[in-house]
Amino acid sequence: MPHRRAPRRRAPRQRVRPQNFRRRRPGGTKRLRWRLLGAGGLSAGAALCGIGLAGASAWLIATAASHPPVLTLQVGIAAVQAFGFGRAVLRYGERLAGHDATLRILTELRVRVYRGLVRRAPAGMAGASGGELLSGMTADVEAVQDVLLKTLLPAVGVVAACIGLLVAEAAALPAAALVLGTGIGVAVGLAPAVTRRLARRAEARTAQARAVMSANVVGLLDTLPDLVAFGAADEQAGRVVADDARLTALERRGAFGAGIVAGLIALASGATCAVLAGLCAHAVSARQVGGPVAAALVLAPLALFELCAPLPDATRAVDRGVSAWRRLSAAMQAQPVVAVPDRPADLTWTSTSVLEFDDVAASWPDTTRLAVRDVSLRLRAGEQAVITGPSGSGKSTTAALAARFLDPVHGSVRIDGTDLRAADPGRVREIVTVVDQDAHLFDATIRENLRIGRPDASEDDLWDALEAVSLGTWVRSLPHGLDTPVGVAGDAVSGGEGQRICLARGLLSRAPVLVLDEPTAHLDADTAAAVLDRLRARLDGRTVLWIRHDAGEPPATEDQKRENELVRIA
Ligand SMILES: Nc1ncnc2c1ncn2[C@@H]1O[C@H](COP(=O)(O)OP(=O)(O)OP(=O)(O)O)[C@@H](O)[C@H]1O
Repeated sequence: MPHRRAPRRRAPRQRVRPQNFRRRRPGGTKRLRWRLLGAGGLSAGAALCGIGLAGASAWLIATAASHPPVLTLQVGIAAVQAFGFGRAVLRYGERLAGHDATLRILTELRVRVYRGLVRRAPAGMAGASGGELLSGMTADVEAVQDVLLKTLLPAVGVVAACIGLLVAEAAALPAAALVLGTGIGVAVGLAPAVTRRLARRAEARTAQARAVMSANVVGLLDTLPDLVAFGAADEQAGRVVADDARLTALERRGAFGAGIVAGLIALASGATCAVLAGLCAHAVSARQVGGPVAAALVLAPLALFELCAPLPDATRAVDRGVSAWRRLSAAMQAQPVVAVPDRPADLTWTSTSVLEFDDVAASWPDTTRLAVRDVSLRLRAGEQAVITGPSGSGKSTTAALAARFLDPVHGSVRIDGTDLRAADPGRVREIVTVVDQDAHLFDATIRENLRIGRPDASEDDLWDALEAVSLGTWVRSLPHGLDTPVGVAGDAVSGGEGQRICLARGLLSRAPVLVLDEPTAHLDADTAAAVLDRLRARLDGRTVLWIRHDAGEPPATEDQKRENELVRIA
């Protein structure tokens, strides 16, 4: 039925902030920084104790060889005990504080990435499947965790140990500090640089191969029943085996490089200690240092080189972490599909309210093609209307516009004259609820799935909604009734049952405007007719936008019925 269009109003210009943005408490970041600094301090303390332990032990053994009075040895024994005990306690503290800080950081990171993804809903991340997103995100967060736990904190310890030992050696014998400095240069500077050079390209290719394999494994598991049905499972499994072989070859190449570098560090360690031994022997004979001190100067560096052993792996972890961080940042900074105005307009729905589409055209993010255009309709409170059109003409897009999952590129969607772009999307969705034709069932019970629509729904409310979609008898016949699990994505119920559970969930919602997108798409003709009959009775007097392929059957009582035929997209 034609209607007069209201004059188009421009949406007020406002500063916008991304959807779901919450200002973070400034204290949170500060506290995390202190926790991380504390863990770094403990790591440095533990490393210094390790060096002290090696030096004190060498001094003690060398001193004991000359059979001095026991009291002389007591100093060394006390030092060994103190360093040994200190290293154990500080290392434990570092693990505790480091994991605590890292896990808190990762929690924050996951929440931010999740918020970034939510901002894209329902358009999703361009081109990425759920499997790719899941495996990519999990691996990327783990890579960032490795940088913090396996690289940053141990690196702080290595730096502290290097400085501490260099100062001690310089104080006892400056030439020894020079030799040690050269050894450290090779182990801490050269070896990681060589690792990076050898592994950088391989690392990027390995990360890509790992992501492809994870996505293919998730895809294989997701689609296994279909693949088995079409006899294509072996071919797809063969693809995963090929991915695995490629990944193994790349990993082996990376491990080969890491092995060479580990050998380089062992060489630097041995050579440094050998040169130090010669230098110290000469210094002892020249009476520049005593024998026990010389022993400590030669043996303490061994503890330092031991700390350097994981450096090549740490360097690779940094490269992995940097590229993972770039991907996570892209997800966190994902542009919102719709923006929240800084001062959202006050939106209410009353018994005289009107939802209007005024010459609306819209396209989905990352596409230029108009998904829908020339849509105009008026839906008054208590009225019902039907939107019809062929597949792909933009019916579901129109539903997304009504709930502000998407904003128009032309025209406007308004409630009582207020452009929805000026309103908070969350508030719009409190007024307009969309029951999608392929709505998601969570891996939970029927009761839990229904209560998503109304968390405080009573037992009677749940049965009432189930009766309205002709599911009451079926649920009562189940051994566990409302507590029956529906399986992952509704695997344990039929498509039609799943769709009706989602429909019942929509009926439970307190939103005054209901958009029902193909509510009987998965039902046979008889069941569809029965469900529509009950729905019509149940929704009499409510504001409903019906979306149907065909406009054949009236959605409600005749006096409420109006039809808005969608213009076909060229
Ligand atoms: N999330 C999305 N991202 C990009 N394009 C989309 C998205 N959803 C829909 N489209 C595109 O928008 C156009 C309209 O799709 P829409 O789902 O609104 O049509 P429809 O009339 O509901 O179709 P059907 O009756 O088959 O459900 C189609 O060309 C579709 O490919």
